[in-house]
Amino acid sequence: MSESSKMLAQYVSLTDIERKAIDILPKSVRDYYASGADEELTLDRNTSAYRKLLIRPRVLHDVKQLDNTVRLNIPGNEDKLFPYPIGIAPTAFHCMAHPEGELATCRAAGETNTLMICSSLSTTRMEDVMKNAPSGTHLWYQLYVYKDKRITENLVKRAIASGFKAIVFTVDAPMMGRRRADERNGFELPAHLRMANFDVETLESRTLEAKTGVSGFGKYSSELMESALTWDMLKWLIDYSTIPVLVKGVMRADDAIKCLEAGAKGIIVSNHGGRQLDSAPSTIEALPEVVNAVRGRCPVFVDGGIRTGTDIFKAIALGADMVFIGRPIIYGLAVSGSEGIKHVLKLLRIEFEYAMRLAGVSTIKDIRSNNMVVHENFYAKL
Ligand SMILES: Cc1cc2nc3c(=O)[nH]c(=O)nc-3n(C[C@H](O)[C@H](O)[C@H](O)COP(=O)(O)O)c2cc1C
Ligand SMILES: CCCCCCC(=O)C(=O)O
Repeated sequence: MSESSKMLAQYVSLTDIERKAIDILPKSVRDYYASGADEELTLDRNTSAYRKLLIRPRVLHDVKQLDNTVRLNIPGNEDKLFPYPIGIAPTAFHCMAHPEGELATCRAAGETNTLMICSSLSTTRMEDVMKNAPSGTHLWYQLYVYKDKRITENLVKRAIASGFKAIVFTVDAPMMGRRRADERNGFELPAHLRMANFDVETLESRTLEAKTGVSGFGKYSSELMESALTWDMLKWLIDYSTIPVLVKGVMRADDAIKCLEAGAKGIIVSNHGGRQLDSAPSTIEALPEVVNAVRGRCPVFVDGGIRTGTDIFKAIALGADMVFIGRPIIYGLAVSGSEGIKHVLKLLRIEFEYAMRLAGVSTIKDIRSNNMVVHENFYAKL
């Protein structure tokens, strides 16, 4: 057993890893990663809503052999089989958590055959992420739209040329939500880091000047990023991109239908980890209405507040094709680079298998088709 495996073995849950990461990261960095918007009502709800859902176990089913695999069918891509319905959500600035940053994350993704979405705001150039990813790593590129259309077009062109398999258009951020800790801390990127998808000398490559009460990143987003995100823009992107476009940040049935009508090839139910509109519902509450509206016409994914294998089980039971994990990946990275992320994924996979066996299901299809998950009110007796 390597030293790093021995060290990681002491962390038996994602909470353990989070505690350790919070312990070792500088304050303004951990606050940036951990915060939600405003009063953090949605941030809290993303996790607390899972606690109100109960799994109804079945008995006397053979669960010796499990099939946790999921086959993603995104028109425009070849079908792709993943060993678990667990992917890595796009998050900014991985080099703040660990010197190897996104290179470590894509290595962990490739070595575990996990789908990874790379953020526009990565601290490693997208071409380098792609070049260094183990062969066969399945990567999607997350897009933020800039006021200067040439910048956006350039990002899309480079993502396609680099070999990303899809563009994920984030639509829940016409402006950055207010994260109070970032304002108090005057958050900005540490001096040695850059938003590496932009040339060093450009304004886009650095957060703007911060001070107590003003987040340099808040300033960056309001000055440089597009706030007029529209359905026409989605249609433009779908037309412009030669690879499939998915939409991230959908929380309502009517919006999901419009995404389909515009030609989106997948929908990610997300409230940005509670970092945008505070008082938005949790994503697991929003998931069923989106799934019902989509009716299997494209894959539906969900992220936000997923911290255990039973959370994953619940999301799958309520219709998600796959879940994405945000903060816990960054915490694994902070604790032990690529190995730390693999440990996070391993814990989730083990817990998911426990949930399946103990609930009496052996396939993903079984999770979906047996009324396995109910709200706790199901058991409320007057
Ligand atoms: C530190 C941090 C940075 C993020 N950066 C991005 C980003 O660059 N693009 C994006 O679409 N979403 C971003 N997100 C949102 C995540 O993709 C995802 O929706 C969210 O983290 C899921 O919630 P979870 O952290 O509870 O798993 C970010 C989230 C966090 C916590
Ligand atoms: C206009 C939105 C900017 C947010 C960028 C990074 C991010 O997604 C996050 O911090 O959350």
